[in-house]
Amino acid sequence: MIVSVSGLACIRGGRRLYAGLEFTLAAGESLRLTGPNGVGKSSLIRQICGLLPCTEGSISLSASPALADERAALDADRRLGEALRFWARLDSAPSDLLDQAIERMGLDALAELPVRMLSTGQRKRAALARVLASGAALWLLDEPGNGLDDASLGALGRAMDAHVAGGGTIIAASHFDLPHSFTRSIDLRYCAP
Ligand SMILES: Nc1ncnc2c1ncn2[C@@H]1O[C@H](COP(=O)(O)OP(=O)(O)OP(=O)(O)O)[C@@H](O)[C@H]1O
Repeated sequence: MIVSVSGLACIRGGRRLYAGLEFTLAAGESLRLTGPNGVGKSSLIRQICGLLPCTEGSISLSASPALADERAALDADRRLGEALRFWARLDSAPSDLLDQAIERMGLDALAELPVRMLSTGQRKRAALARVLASGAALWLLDEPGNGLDDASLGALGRAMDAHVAGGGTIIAASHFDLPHSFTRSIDLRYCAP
């Protein structure tokens, strides 16, 4: 099992968002999180990667996660290629993975541009390339399609398909359909306490 969530609750700002959440994900599975604004999709993703505490219930991971959320998490002053290489080195990922990620996300022509000059969609593609290049088995994607044009959405879908086909695992929160056939789906509306 790559992810195992048991009896999980989340309290934010004194409000209980969800409780008694239970699911497991194996290698090669992908889970879509849905539900209205504020239901707790981002909070759950942040709990899974350890950025928010679990005060009730438990999460156990048997693979390292890589996160792409609304922050690019790339040094704004570095050129894009360098900023991505910085993370790939930290992740000890093979360099061909980074080249492949840059190509997959259509970023070759932007590699020399400082990160601060990227457009919204380009920044999102860069954050996704960081995850693709990490070599992490578990991808945590918070609204990965936001800001992407049709071609980039297609590229994202193909990258997700390939990750799952290769035994990777994905948890993605998305308000709209992504071009990937998720194996599982949870609507957090129905997990409210
Ligand atoms: N730092 C915080 N302190 C207190 N409450 C917070 C904090 N961050 C988020 N919240 C609240 O937690 C709730 C869940 O937020 P979260 O971002 O997880 O929802 P979401 O389902 O991802 O929403 P969206 O669809 O808008 O992205 C919201 O009501 C939000 O106001």
